[in-house]
Amino acid sequence: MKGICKKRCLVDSETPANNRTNVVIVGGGIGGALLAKHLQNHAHVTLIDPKKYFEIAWASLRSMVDLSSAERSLVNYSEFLPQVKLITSYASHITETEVLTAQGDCVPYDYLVIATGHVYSDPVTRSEGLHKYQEAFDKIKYSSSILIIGGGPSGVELAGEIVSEFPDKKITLVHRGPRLLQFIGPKASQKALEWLISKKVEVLLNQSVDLTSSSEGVYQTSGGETVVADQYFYCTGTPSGSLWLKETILKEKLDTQGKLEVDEHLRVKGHRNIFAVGDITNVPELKQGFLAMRHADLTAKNLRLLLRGGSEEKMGVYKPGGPMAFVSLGKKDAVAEVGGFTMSGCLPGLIKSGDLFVGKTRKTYGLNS
Ligand SMILES: Cc1cc2nc3c(=O)[nH]c(=O)nc-3n(C[C@H](O)[C@H](O)[C@H](O)COP(=O)(O)OP(=O)(O)OC[C@H]3O[C@@H](n4cnc5c(N)ncnc54)[C@H](O)[C@@H]3O)c2cc1C
Repeated sequence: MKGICKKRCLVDSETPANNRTNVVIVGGGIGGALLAKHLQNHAHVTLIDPKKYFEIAWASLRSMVDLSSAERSLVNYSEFLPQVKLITSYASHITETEVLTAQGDCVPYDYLVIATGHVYSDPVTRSEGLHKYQEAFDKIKYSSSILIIGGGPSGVELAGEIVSEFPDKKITLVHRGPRLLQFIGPKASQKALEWLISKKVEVLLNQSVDLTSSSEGVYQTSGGETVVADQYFYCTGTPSGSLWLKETILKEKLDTQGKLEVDEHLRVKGHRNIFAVGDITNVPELKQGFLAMRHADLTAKNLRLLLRGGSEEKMGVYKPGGPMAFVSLGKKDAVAEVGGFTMSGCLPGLIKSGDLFVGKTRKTYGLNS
């Protein structure tokens, strides 16, 4: 397998702590970046990600209408991971001993953690990331009508952010499915729909938009409706970060949904030194960032045990999280489903929508809130 490496292998003399065990984390999102923080003083940690910065994913829609949110939710890795070796590239291959990157590095590991929940088409640097939000902000500010395609959490939250910040815009939300927010129950969908309608958002269900047959701000839906909009936003979900694993030794461990099969310790089944955290795992629970953080906490504890030479039998066990989801509706309201109960309005809004947990999340990553 070493023959695959076109560029160079990183050798011990290039690493700052060559007397320590190599832990390689692939993916610096919610789970991977927190794990790197927890482990940076316990092993020689390498983090591989195509971006040079961490982003609090659930603040991204707020960042499109409020640039101060982008300033707080995009953070250079170097700010909170000073001991971590950062490699800015996609990982492309895994052997029994190394990770290979798209730019040609091969990075040896003793322990490997896969945390590639999703692939973002984000820019590489933080300043490019901020520029992307400035562009989205301008697009919204200087248009009078906006089409949002997709009625999952991203589409609904974006509609909520825009009507709250720019109540004069005409917004149309087109969703392919029979109800909004299909990842949670029908009551929550209905509450979100009622809230959007109360803010004069036009919601078209059971329809899709074919962008190729649309022109000059006139869009045809599959239901035969015509939507006129100055701008559109495509909110149909972020691609899964599992595609690259199909070319690796882990390909047999991907289930039909493209999730990695893990055991109760979040170890990839059949591999004693490969773990997985976050949305990439097949843990039976909603795919949520706060759960990816719990995965990172447990994996850090287990890896610290193994790094100290502790027994595998003493590793902690992960218990899947119960159903809990909050979808913000602007800065004051939200709809939430907790343990089968649905709440909507300003009470769940008080919990999530004001700050979107950004201050709390920053603290968790060792940043001032
Ligand atoms: C609109 C919206 C609102 C949300 N609200 C909430 C909320 O209120 N609360 C909550 O808990 N969760 C929320 N979530 C869900 C949450 O964002 C995800 O569950 C969380 O980001 C998953 O974390 P992760 O670490 O598994 O993956 P991600 O955060 O997706 O990170 C994956 C990382 O892997 C990198 N990567 C991908 N492929 C490769 C590769 N081949 N090589 C190297 N790196 C790679 C990516 O660049 C990225 O940095 C929300 C999501 C959305 C879209």
